[in-house]
Amino acid sequence: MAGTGIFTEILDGEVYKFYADGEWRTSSSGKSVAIVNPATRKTQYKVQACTQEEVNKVMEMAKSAQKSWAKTPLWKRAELLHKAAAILKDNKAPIAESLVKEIAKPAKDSVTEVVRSGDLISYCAEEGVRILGEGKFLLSDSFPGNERTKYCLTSKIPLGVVLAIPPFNYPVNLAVSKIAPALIAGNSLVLKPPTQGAVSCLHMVHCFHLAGFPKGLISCITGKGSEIGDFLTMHPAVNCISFTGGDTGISISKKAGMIPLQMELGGKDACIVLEDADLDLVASNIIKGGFSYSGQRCTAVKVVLVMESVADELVEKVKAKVAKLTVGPPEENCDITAVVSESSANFIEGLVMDAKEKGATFCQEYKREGNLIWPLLLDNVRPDMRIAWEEPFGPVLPVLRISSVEEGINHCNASNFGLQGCVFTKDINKAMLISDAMETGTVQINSAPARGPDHFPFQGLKDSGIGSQGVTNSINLMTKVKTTVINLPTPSYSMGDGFISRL
Ligand SMILES: NC(=O)C1=CN([C@@H]2O[C@H](COP(=O)(O)OP(=O)(O)OC[C@H]3O[C@@H](n4cnc5c(N)ncnc54)[C@H](OP(=O)(O)O)[C@@H]3O)[C@@H](O)[C@H]2O)C=CC1
Ligand SMILES: O=C(O)[C@H](O)COP(=O)(O)O
Repeated sequence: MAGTGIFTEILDGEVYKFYADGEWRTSSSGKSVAIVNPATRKTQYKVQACTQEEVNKVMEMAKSAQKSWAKTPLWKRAELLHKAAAILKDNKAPIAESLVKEIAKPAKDSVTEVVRSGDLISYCAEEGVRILGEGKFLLSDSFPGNERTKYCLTSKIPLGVVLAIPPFNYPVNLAVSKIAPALIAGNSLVLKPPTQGAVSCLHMVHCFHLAGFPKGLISCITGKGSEIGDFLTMHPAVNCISFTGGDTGISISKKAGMIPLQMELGGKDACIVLEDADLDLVASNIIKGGFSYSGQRCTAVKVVLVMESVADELVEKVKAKVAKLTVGPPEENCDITAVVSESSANFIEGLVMDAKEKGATFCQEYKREGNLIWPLLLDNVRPDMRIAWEEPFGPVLPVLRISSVEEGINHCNASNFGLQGCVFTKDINKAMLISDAMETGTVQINSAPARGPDHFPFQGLKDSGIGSQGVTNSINLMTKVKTTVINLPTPSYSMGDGFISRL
């Protein structure tokens, strides 16, 4: 159970502690932040509301711990990460339980998130050992006008303190996707977990604590992003911000100083369906892509752009599958569970009502109880409806009928987002041309968008983000290049003659 067994020390009465200097602590603010269970709408957990002074102390410790961590052998950093991964996987049950309670993720998917996170940490340790153990050696005479008198040695060095801010929908996985690359690359790490998802993150951080990482290297500051977010992101000690979330990321990028930023923001992933597509395959992918975790994935299919000639048949197939989705508590592994908050449910409802007023076809009756919204397919959506452009982050999927592939590509490219997209066709040549034409970070051919597997590059264009994720890209982003140039008095050629005469 969450907060028991090896996790007892992270709890102080009914409030979870924050993590600083290798210890679990109670904030001097004396205040806590409530985490509301999305399904019951009752307070499930409480976390510390950390103060600015506590942030300052954590940053100081992070700066100093990083200096010795950078000198810790790479293999040893990897060994500790493997240990943390094993502890995390051994303790998947209580962590998954808190995911179920604070973000209403179905129980089975919650376990999958924890296991996937352990695998990500281990992969990152292995990849780090490989890519950080290598540097480059350049010779000057490859550039015009130079003789071979300069030997250039490059290696990747840490940035310093990395600030990690994940979102509610994958609090554990999107936290470790920032923590593991930062640590293997020799950085220290300050985590600000999402409020919904903070308790799962605190359990995950305890696994790193138990693995034996040095004091101060990892910290976890809890509190509302709206209250301590700016103080954290504009803190002078921060050398890199890795953020996943919504529009907040755009304002952070405007306020942050001259430091590397990794921003993974929203998306409006389009699914373009051509006339020759396998419609059964498309229908299953629309269900998986549009409705898993109730559509609360940045990579969810958020708009279907289908050729008019196959639209009726596709809509019927998707409708039949929507009817089979189960709706209810996450504990019972229902396909559709409560969305994360009342404000999110209200926002989704606003998009649905706008579509209703403007004449969209409702394939199911709109139904909502509290934060639980029944899956809804909206057909005959037109570009003047908000749902054609905005991301509901909920179980509501619009279908726009198109009369040409160009119309589909134009709709996709007119979006301010550019995360992923997908195209269904049996013609690989056409698929490649469409992929090239779509202004998104990734295009999936004949499958729904997805971030995983976690070592694949993952990036958004336009308002969907900057920088690229995925294990290798994250490690690279969290390092900088250091160069040392050896200058020789005379040109030197290996195996060349004339050495003795030049001495
Ligand atoms: N591209 C991607 O990989 C992903 C994108 N998303 C996008 O994220 C959104 C939903 O996630 P959600 O968690 O609600 O996103 P938010 O942007 O609301 O929150 C993300 C994180 O930022 C924190 N935060 C809030 N305000 C500030 C601030 N001023 N400064 C610093 N941090 C702050 C939040 O903390 P707190 O919870 O305390 O407010 C949370 O930890 C959707 O738009 C979705 O598309 C989601 C997942 C993945
Ligand atoms: O936050 C998200 O929505 C994730 O990055 C999506 O991950 P997934 O495509 O692997 O579910």
